[in-house]
Amino acid sequence: MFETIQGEGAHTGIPSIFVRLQGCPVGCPWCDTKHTWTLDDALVTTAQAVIAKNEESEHYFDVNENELLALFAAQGYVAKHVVITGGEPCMYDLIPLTELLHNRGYTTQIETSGTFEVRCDPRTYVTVSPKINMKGGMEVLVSALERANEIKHPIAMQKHIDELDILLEKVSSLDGKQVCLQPISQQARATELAVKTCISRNWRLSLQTHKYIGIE
Ligand SMILES: C[S@@+](CC[C@H](N)C(=O)[O-])C[C@H]1O[C@@H](n2cnc3c(N)ncnc32)[C@H](O)[C@@H]1O
Ligand SMILES: Nc1nc2[nH]cc(C(=O)O)c2c(=O)[nH]1
Ligand code: SF4
Ligand SMILES: [Mg+2]
Repeated sequence: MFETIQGEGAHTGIPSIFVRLQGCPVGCPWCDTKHTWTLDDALVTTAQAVIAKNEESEHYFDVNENELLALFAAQGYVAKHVVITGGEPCMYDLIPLTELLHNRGYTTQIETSGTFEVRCDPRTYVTVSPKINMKGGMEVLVSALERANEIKHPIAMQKHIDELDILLEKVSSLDGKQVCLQPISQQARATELAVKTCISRNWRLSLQTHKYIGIE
């Protein structure tokens, strides 16, 4: 849990509270949050211990939605946008948390791979970053793509764009959905390909802006 600026997608620039949920079975080889993959009771610690740490760690804490809101207040967070990410947040039923946050005046966003059913408040902005043919053998669900407000695809080569094209054919309509390409790991060739393709398709470029300026 931390407060920073949303660095990716159409909401780039918005001050946000990030909640990073533990556990992910998808297995992207280039994942920049591998410390969130393992769910193991032996890794559970206190919220205070996790918040006090500055470096990435596999340790995590277990709280309910009311306790999480109390932690936001205790930390003195002022952002009113909450990004729920992971790990794979849609392994969990996010309806109670997103409903509570909206009822308390926050806006919410979920960052998901689309491999689990998206269970959240209808007001939540859902970013699906499809993961195709990854090691964990998970499939992207059409229901997740249908729910998406934004489809933000990580790419490094033309093959990844071709795979996205096949996936987008399964979506009933792209009206009102933002399609973004996000270069994997700031690679120069990936960025060049993303720029070229975004211009030719009228899609959005999503850079991981937080990495360029060295913030969380
Ligand atoms: C770490 S994931 C967590 C949420 C969810 N599991 C997912 O994949 O959407 C958050 C975002 O970071 C992106 N991402 C992860 N590693 C990346 C990398 N090396 N380069 C670019 N984007 C990356 C994912 O595609 C996703 O959009
Ligand atoms: N600043 C910042 N913006 C982000 N947008 C999505 C992120 C994620 O890891 O889900 C992320 C992140 O880790 N940091
Ligand atoms: S789905 Fe998301 S958290 Fe899971 S391995 Fe891929 S990028 Fe990482
Ligand atoms: Mg990140």
